[in-house]
Amino acid sequence: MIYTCTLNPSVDYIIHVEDFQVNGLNRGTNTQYYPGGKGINVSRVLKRLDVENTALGFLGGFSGDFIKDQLHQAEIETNFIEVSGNTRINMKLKSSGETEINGPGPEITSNQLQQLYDQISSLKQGDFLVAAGSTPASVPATFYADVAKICERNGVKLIVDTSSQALKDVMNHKLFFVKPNHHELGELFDTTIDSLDDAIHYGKKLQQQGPEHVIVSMGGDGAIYISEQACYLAKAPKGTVKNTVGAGDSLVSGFLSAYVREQTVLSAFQYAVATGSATAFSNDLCTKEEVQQLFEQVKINPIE
Ligand SMILES: Nc1ncnc2c1ncn2[C@@H]1O[C@H](COP(=O)(O)OP(=O)(O)OP(=O)(O)O)[C@@H](O)[C@H]1O
Ligand SMILES: O=P(O)(O)OC[C@@]1(O)O[C@H](CO)[C@@H](O)[C@@H]1O
Repeated sequence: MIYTCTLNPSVDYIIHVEDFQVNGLNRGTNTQYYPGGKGINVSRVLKRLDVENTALGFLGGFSGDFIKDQLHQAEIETNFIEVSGNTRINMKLKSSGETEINGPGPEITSNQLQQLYDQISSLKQGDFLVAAGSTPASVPATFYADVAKICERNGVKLIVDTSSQALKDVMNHKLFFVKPNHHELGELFDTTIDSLDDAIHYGKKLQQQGPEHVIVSMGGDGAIYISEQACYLAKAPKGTVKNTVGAGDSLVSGFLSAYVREQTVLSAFQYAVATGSATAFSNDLCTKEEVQQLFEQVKINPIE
């Protein structure tokens, strides 16, 4: 079974504003609301790719109810722990560029956190857990590293998509798959990634720390795949970018869905990049048909 875990889900409120002015009154032309948070996005895309999964994490208040309803309408299994505050609303402002304002999220008590650890401890050998997103202030920064210890003990394959110190701390543990974007990769090594060569160099260094599969995503420039055996570069297909929010989560879902189906890394990587780009080219997260239309356009080349 595949599980996703989102500590700090969000309602993603997308608002389109022509010619946005700071310090002025701006009027939106259209708006959308989506259930969000990185693990929840992974759950939604996996389901659209016909992969059953269960979404875990914390939800609360009217915004939490919205997310639960939306996931149930999409027939995604959930087992969220209820918290007393409102799940955050993250604003994604689309004007000439994309500006994001992510809220802090509600407080998680130590009791609620323990319930989540108990759920994760009940996962079994062969299960996959995708733990993704930022850790709210009330959750210890060691959360991902603690989860990694539990997963290692129980034979659960762990995928982590987070950033900053939480990503640094988890890298000392056994991971099945990790997907930093090039900024997050730079942060890990206290540097900036300014070229493809930098991304390959530091991506390889990251893989040597132990994760079985590493994908460094680079937005419109595609992605690099690195394992002990192989290193590949995928160019992203060309298209009209509508929304890059969730493109990285979609890449994770695409890789995992193809990997559990076929267990071949090359086509899983190709499918991953097609899934990320399919989301970048659509308003919401991508559909399976959109991924299939792009799949053949993703060209993969080995890297020495
Ligand atoms: N402008 C783009 N054109 C084509 N494909 C894109 C574009 N932006 C993103 N993608 C696709 O999505 C994948 C992931 O994108 P990116 O590196 O931006 O992830 P991310 O920073 O983790 O995103 P997020 O945190 O918003 O989910 C890329 O590898 C690529 O396949
Ligand atoms: O604040 P975090 O947890 O780092 O990121 C949250 C978020 O920006 O990530 C998703 C896209 O990847 C969005 O659905 C959501 O709003």
